Amino acid sequence: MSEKEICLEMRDVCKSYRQGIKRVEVLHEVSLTVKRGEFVAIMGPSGSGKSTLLNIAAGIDSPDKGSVAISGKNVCTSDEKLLSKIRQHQLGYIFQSYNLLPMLTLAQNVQLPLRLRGEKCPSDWLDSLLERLGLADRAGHFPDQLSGGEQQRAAIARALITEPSIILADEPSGNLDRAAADGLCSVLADLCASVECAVVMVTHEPIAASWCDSVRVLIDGKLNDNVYQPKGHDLDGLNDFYQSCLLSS
Ligand SMILES: Nc1ncnc2c1ncn2[C@@H]1O[C@H](COP(=O)(O)OP(=O)(O)OP(=O)(O)O)[C@@H](O)[C@H]1O
Repeated sequence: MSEKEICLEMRDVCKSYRQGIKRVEVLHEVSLTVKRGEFVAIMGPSGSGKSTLLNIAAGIDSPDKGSVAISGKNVCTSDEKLLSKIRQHQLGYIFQSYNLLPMLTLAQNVQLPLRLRGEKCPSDWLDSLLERLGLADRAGHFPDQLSGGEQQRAAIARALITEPSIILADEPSGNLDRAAADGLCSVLADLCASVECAVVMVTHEPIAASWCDSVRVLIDGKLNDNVYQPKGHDLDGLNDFYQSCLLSS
């Protein structure tokens, strides 16, 4: 079998922010490699740098040191034009707040990334995506007519419409109840397996992380070397792993 394509490669990424009179290091020599079709969870205490890691992976923020490549293209050294091409073609981003535009229908929101790059969305692709996400009968509804879970799945469809090689998701199940969070994670796991899209998901919730192929823990800006591979939503095993990472930091 051929070696899977590397979608995201972060090497020795450091990032600090000025906070008042001091500079605080938020990420310290973080290295992470994610291959096509992998579903990776990043857990960690509040303030440990998880969102910063995702923002740097997406090229929204830049590292002080180290490198970040999406599908082999270095996002740190790319000019704005290439960076926006990488974002539009290779990358999908799911925010905790769904960021759907209230004046557009679900279908119009989902198609927006293609429209913004001047392309029409093939209707069979839109239909199959909405069908796969259980949204086929909601296409003409506006965001305020949708449940939280439906809005979140619409945000996933919008991230997928461009067929990215990787999706970065920041606490995507944070506003959902247990059943909706399970539904969302099962959709992401299915996408990884069926279309070989990679997903990196930041989450506080063990139940969400238990859907992933592997779990990493970020503590005080350092990515723990240990990797946990959840089996059958074993929350006790996952909690033990998380606690042992905290203790060893
Ligand atoms: N633009 C910024 N300027 C200054 N400090 C920042 C900036 N962005 C993040 N920070 C600080 O960096 C640290 C890490 O923030 P980050 O949002 O990455 O953590 P997190 O692990 O995602 O937290 P949470 O789980 O609470 O969302 C925090 O102390 C935060 O205050």
